[in-house]
Amino acid sequence: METSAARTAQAVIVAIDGPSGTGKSSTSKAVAAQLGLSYLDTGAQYRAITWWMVNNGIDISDPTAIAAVAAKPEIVSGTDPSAPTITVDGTDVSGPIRTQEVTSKVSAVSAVPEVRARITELQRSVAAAAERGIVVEGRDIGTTVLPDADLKIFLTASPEARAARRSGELRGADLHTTREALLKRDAADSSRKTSPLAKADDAVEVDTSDLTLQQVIECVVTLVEEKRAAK
Ligand SMILES: Nc1ncnc2c1ncn2[C@@H]1O[C@H](COP(=O)(O)OP(=O)(O)O)[C@@H](O)[C@H]1O
Ligand SMILES: Nc1ccn([C@@H]2O[C@H](COP(=O)(O)OP(=O)(O)O)[C@@H](O)[C@H]2O)c(=O)n1
Repeated sequence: METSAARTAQAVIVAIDGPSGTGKSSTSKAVAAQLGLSYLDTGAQYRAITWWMVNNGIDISDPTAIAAVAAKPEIVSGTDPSAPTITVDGTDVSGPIRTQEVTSKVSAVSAVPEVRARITELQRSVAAAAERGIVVEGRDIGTTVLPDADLKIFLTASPEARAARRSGELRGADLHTTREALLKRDAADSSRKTSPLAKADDAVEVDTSDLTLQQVIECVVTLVEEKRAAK
């Protein structure tokens, strides 16, 4: 991928992928803040386009209908790790994109190739504009969006650990139901034809099941610093 002329020599591109609840967002934000990098939550972008589809009455079960309007919403992500933002056509959607309805529909929308092409282009332009470098988190960053990233991390954790973390966030939502919903979304995201959730061959895999968030952050910060030093 081309490097932006605006980027400094020390700029570093970090791709963090993995399934839901492995700690991608918390880790990426903290690492970016600690190292003075930008931050991009690509899941929020897929959630935002899904929110727009739902809001505009698009039939989510019809990939052709989704593809036909995929270019319509204007999605803008703010990349400050201490205050990330996301808007659709100028409206702040950071709250509405986290509803159960959006969560249950996002895998169907994100599987449509026209949606992925559009959002991938957006992600690459955000990464290219990040002068000091960026931490980009998602499902296909290391494999498809930024295959030349300086560092690729693939976070994993047991379904039990992930469900416990998520149900904690949802104020004690039933553990079994949360676990089943997580596994269903993982299966959909991993089995789609276009850029499925997958570990890049050159990604470092970190199992976070028995690590604290602080330990995961320290591990990734060390790996980024090693890459920077070797540049
Ligand atoms: N290593 C960890 N140990 C315990 N809780 C964690 C850990 N990593 C993340 N969490 C918590 O789990 C929840 C999901 O983390 P998040 O970063 O949103 O995961 P993801 O972005 O992969 O879905 C958050 O409440 C977060 O604070
Ligand atoms: N790079 C990405 C990021 C997310 N997604 C899709 O967006 C959904 C929501 O991602 P997310 O990161 O917000 O999900 P959580 O792990 O935070 O629950 C995923 O389940 C995928 O369907 C994707 O297809 N590709």
